[in-house]
Amino acid sequence: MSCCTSAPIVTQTCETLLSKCEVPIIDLAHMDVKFRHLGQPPGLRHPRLWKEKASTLEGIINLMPPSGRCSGINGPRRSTNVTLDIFEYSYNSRGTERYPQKGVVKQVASKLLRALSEKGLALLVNHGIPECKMKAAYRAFDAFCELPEEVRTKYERNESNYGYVKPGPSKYTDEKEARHVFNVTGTGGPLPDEEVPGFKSAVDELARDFKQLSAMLLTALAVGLEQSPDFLMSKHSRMLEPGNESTLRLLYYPPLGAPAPGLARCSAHCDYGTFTLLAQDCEGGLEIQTPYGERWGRVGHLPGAILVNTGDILANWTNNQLPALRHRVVVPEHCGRGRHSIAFFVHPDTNTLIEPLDTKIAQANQEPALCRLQKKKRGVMTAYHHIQRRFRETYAS
Ligand SMILES: O=C(O)CCC(=O)C(=O)O
Ligand SMILES: [Fe+2]
Repeated sequence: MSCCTSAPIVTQTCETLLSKCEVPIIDLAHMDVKFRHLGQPPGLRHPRLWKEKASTLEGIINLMPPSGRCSGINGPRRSTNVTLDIFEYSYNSRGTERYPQKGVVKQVASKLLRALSEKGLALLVNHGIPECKMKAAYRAFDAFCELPEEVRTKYERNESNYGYVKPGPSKYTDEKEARHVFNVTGTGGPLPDEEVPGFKSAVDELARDFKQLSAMLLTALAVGLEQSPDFLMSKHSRMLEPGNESTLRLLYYPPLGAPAPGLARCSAHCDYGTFTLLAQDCEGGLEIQTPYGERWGRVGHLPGAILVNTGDILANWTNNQLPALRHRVVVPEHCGRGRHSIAFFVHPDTNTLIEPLDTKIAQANQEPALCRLQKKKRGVMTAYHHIQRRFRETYAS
């Protein structure tokens, strides 16, 4: 039984999307009934009603920073014009189909491809993972971070990338990164369930849900890339099992006060895998560099939404037509609160060959350009070689 509603609230009163990056919003409501049965906000349960509500959000709308608990974090009150990209779905009158209709998958696929090729990211709503599961994991990790250092050290990150990393020097730059990290990988390892009761169940629940959501997105991506629907899933068959580097990461950034030189929350980088799913609380600070752009833009917080962003491997597969998204987390100017986030890094099985696909991806306002890629047999890497190279670059001291 679910402990709270699964769906994020996307209504006219949802005033917390503060994005200068114009992040596309992708609605997954019709993708999987297993998620939908967990419930949606009243009034959005019926697709026709949802469609009406959605239409009120289409086009340019005014978004105001929230006036409540998070207003101090998100800066002074001002309005921002943001173009929202809202999906429309064919209405299934019986509402009984167990699996999404082909047309729905195709629509999600094309929106996802467009979002990832143009922006490198999208916000997913109605994805089916209840917000209370995120909050349970945030609370469990808070409790872990409050344990004495000698206890936390017992769970330190091992050579398989599993475990706890305390705040310290950045892996990417000369900065000091003020964040606690707990990586859960397929090799398995200890979880602090004795010291923090409920830690394991919070992690297990999220691991299962993130895997399920990833499977749905991999199917949509494969369809968008004009491959068979199971093309990518067959290459990600062992997520969070041995033989696959996918990782569930809990993150806590303690309060810091004002920004200081040489101090970062998370330095600029691209993720290594296929894509990353990211849940975040309302503290803010996440910034992205739009593909081919120099400027850093702030990604706002849409309650309950999960962000998806491209990683290195998807960029390789698509010959950079879906470029890896550079991102960072900065210390917010106006707030000294802590930030919580949860990342699910989706990686292919380690024996997967990473070579460019023959694929065509439609760019905005352009006819789809056929991109026939030369497959270079020499120099083709497996996912295992790719991740090992990236770990060497990142952790070499
Ligand atoms: O905490 C965040 O929001 C981002 C974390 C991140 O980008 C990472 O760990 O790779
Ligand atoms: Fe990242």
